[in-house]
Amino acid sequence: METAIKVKNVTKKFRIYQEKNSTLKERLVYAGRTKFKEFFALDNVSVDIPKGKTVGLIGKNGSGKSTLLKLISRILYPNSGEIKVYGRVSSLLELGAGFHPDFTGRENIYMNASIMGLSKKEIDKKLNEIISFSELEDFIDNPVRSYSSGMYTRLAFSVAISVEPDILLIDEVLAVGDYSFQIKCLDRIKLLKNAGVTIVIVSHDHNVIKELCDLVVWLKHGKIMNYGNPNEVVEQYLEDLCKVNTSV
Ligand SMILES: Nc1ncnc2c1ncn2[C@@H]1O[C@H](COP(=O)(O)OP(=O)(O)OP(=O)(O)O)[C@@H](O)[C@H]1O
Repeated sequence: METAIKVKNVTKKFRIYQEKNSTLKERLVYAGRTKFKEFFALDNVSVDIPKGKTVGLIGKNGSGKSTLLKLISRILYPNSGEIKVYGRVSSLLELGAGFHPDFTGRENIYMNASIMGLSKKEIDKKLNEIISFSELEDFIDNPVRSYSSGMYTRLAFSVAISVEPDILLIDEVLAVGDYSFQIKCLDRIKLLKNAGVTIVIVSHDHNVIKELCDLVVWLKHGKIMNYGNPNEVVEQYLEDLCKVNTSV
């Protein structure tokens, strides 16, 4: 099977800064330097995402799901390891990332879609469709800083799907929109899936994961615990959660 995304032995560390040096000795030893600890958000992770499949990422808060998506979309770079991506990527990651707050919705559509590789002409052609999907006709010429989080998401989702990506990365954004928009987004995601787009989605909604995904990756403390059949992997993850909760 053809691969859309290949993640090989990827490690991502962050620094956790600790209290300022307080004693005289510490101040002399660490003169001018702040103490920090290194923390593994992803620890030697390898995973192949097959072309045309929808893959869910599950795991507790802080397990490394968003970090993995950010590495795939090259917002972050790994400390070691390698990530290969085959095709045009469109990502819906942090809410409103890529939007400029002082620009209007319309201006942000142009800015965002051109960053994702569309020409001005292509965006002109798609503009009405993008605005209409977002249902923000009445607000499209207002600066996006006046938008609610749901309105941000609507616009971001509409732009992300309009660029006809080969690969779509979605991080938990569905939870932000209202119910009717969530359904509309899910329907659109299913259409893209059926059209052969490779999708990687982070969600804490296991019903969405089971309904949508062909495969699921379970991350725990930055390591892959399992990767495979959605029902099995979700069950295993839930069992592990129960074990941890009852042992406390
Ligand atoms: N820029 C950063 N600087 C320092 N630590 C970070 C940074 N980004 C993420 N982390 C840490 O890395 C770990 C993994 O974070 P990540 O956002 O990938 O988790 P997640 O599984 O997506 O969690 P959630 O379900 O809460 O969204 C967390 O402990 C987080 O605090």
